[in-house]
Amino acid sequence: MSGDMLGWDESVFRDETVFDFEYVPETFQHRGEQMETLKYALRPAVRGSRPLNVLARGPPGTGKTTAVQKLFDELAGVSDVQTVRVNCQVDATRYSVFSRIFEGLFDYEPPTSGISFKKLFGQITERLVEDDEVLVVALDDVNYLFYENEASETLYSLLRAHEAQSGAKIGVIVVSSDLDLDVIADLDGRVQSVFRPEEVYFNTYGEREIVDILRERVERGFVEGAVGPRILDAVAERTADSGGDLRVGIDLLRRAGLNAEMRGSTEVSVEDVEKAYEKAKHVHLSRHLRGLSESEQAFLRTLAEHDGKRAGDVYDPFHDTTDLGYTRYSEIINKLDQLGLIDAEYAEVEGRGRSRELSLSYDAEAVLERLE
Ligand SMILES: Nc1ncnc2c1ncn2[C@@H]1O[C@H](COP(=O)(O)OP(=O)(O)OP(=O)(O)O)[C@@H](O)[C@H]1O
Repeated sequence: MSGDMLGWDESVFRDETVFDFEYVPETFQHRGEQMETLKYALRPAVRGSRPLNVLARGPPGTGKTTAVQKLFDELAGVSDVQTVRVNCQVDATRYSVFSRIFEGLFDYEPPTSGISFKKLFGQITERLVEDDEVLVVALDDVNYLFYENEASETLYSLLRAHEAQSGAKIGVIVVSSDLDLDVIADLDGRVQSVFRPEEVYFNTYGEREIVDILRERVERGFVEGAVGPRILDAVAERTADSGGDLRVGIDLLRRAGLNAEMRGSTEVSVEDVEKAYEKAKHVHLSRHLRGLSESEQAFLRTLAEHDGKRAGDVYDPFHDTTDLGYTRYSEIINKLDQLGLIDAEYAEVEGRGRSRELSLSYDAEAVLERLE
């Protein structure tokens, strides 16, 4: 076998798992300030008091979830502090958020049938008081609670827990990646009056920062010599150009590595990166689609065939496949518009007033391919 060709039992990867999005990186560069503020807010919990609430905002892939994960890992060693991270893309109602909290505290799921919210809530707060524990809840991707109109109720219950059950100490970290959403302004007045969070902003990483961060993945993930500095720069440049979501860079590295292997080469080339970019640039799309319900997916499939048409005209084929009514249809449009998956622009229609024109924000083929 020649020097730069891979043998059957060889790989460019040393450890491919470092390219999983769930992988928690060993070091967390360029987030010192954000971590300081978060620690400051949570410090009271370590002393047995109610922590300060936090609102963490920033575009996708800027380390918000990782920051929470790192903090919670540190708090795991502290007695009498419980932490629960809720992914609101998956648990988008008050009831399911509290089910997840219940599961975090008791290590088993609450009974699925017949238990009222009040009871669920009562069991959680009683447990905290009995064991004299402080609870920190992170509502990750809280924007999904807003899309489902569940944000105010959920936060209200969490923030007023100490009134319902004296001695219950709960702090909340609210994480949003939807920059168009004004989290505080969009809450009910009664929630606003009790929610005065510390604010932390996660700015987009610049190209040099991306290089620093990805260098560690390259060192851990690839065998020596497989990815040189020129390749790392090319990956960082594309990541920055596509908006700075670090997931694009991580996915790009993994796919470029697979492309090199496909060629049987021991070294990743710029062409491997370019080819990989066609797929990696769609990580947002894949991530959003994964969290959608059947009917939301059905809507996207319908729209892919009727791109650019008016809401009234897309409704009929949508109704034919799903049997859903216009109210639900409008809700779906609003949510997908907020998620940035579609554009719903109001336009004047002669003789019919204003109507919304619907179009996909991504290439229809890329959407359909990922919905399969
Ligand atoms: N400073 C960093 N050092 C190392 N890895 C990082 C850093 N920031 C982010 N990452 C990695 O980038 C990926 C995305 O980060 P993370 O999930 O924390 O972003 P996020 O801001 O929560 O995104 P979203 O808002 O879309 O949920 C993860 O795989 C994470 O490990």
